[in-house]
Amino acid sequence: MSVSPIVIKVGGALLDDAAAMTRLFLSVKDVQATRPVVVVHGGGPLVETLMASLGLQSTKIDGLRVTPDEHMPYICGALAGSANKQLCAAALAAGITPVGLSLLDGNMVVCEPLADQYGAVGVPSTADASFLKNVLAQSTLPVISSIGSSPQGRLLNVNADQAATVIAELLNAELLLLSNVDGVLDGNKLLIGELNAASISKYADEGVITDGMKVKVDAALASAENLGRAVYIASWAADINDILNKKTGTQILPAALTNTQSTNADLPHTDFTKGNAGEVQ
Ligand SMILES: Nc1ncnc2c1ncn2[C@@H]1O[C@H](COP(=O)(O)OP(=O)(O)O)[C@@H](O)[C@H]1O
Ligand SMILES: CC(=O)N[C@@H](CCC(=O)OP(=O)(O)O)C(=O)O
Repeated sequence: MSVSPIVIKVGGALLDDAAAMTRLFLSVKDVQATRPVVVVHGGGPLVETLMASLGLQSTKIDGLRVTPDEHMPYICGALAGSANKQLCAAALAAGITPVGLSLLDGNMVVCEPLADQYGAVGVPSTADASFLKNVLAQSTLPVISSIGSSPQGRLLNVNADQAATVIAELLNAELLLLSNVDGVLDGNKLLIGELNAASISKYADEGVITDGMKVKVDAALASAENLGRAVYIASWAADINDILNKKTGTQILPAALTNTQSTNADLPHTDFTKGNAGEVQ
C-alpha cells in the first residue's frame, strides 16, 4: 500500500440516522478513490435497546459496559450481527463493496479480559495484519465490529473506540473517531481545536470530558502516541476532507507534535451552540 489507509470509527447512534449513514458512505466512496478505508463500528445504543427489551440490567463503569458472559450472545448478536449488517447494507447502497468482519476474523486483533469486575470486556492488541491487507487489496470496504476473542476462544466485548485504535495501529493508518458531537466540547460547549495529554487531564479533572468521551480521548491519545500522528475526533455529519484539513473537529496530539509554548487555552474555540452542532447531553 503506497498511501496510508484511513480508519473511520462510527458510534452506534449513527445507525438511528439513515440519511447520515447514506451521506457518510457516499463520502467514504469518494475517499476510497485515493486511499484505502476501513470502517470500525460500535452500537452502544442498539445494545441498550436490546438489553432493555430482554429485561436485562446493563451497567457501565468509566464508560465501559460490564458484560457478564451470559450477555455475550445478545451483545455479539447486536454488534457483529445487526449493527454490522445494517452498516454493510448502507455501504452497498452507496455503491461500495463491504466485507463485514469482527476483530477476531483473520486473527487481526487478539484480546485479553480487562478485569473480573467487568466480565467479558476485552482489551485489544494487534495480531496479524495480512488478512486485512488482502481484503483491502480487493478494493472492498472492511466494516469491523468491536467483538473480539481471547487466545483461549472466550468472546469479548471491546469498546469500539479502543477497537478502532488497534485497527489503525495494525495498518499504520490515520484515525478518525466520528460521533454524534462535533468533537470535544469545553465547559461552554465550544469546540476544542486541539488537545494533548496535559489539557485532556485538565478537562477530565474539571469534569468537562466524561463518560464515553473520556474513553474516546484516552484511546485517541494512546493511539496518537503509538502512531506518532494526530488522531481526529469529529462528527459523522462533517466532510471527511474538512476533518483531515483541520477545518472542524478536535485533533488529539501526541507529545512529539505538541507545541510546549502554547497551552490549549490559547487555541481558537468555535461557538457551535448557535449552529447545528451537537451538545453535551
Ligand atoms: N467534553 C465533551 N465533549 C463532547 N461530548 C462529551 C463530552 N463529555 C461527555 N461527552 C458525551 O460523550 C458522548 C460521545 O461519546 P459516546 O456516546 O461514547 O459516543 P460514540 O457512541 O459515538 O462512541 C457525547 O454524545 C456526549 O454525551
Ligand atoms: C466494553 C464496551 O463498553 N463495549 C461497547 C461496545 C460498543 C461501543 O463501543 O459502541 P459505541 O461506539 O456506539 O459507544 C458496548 O457494549 O457498548
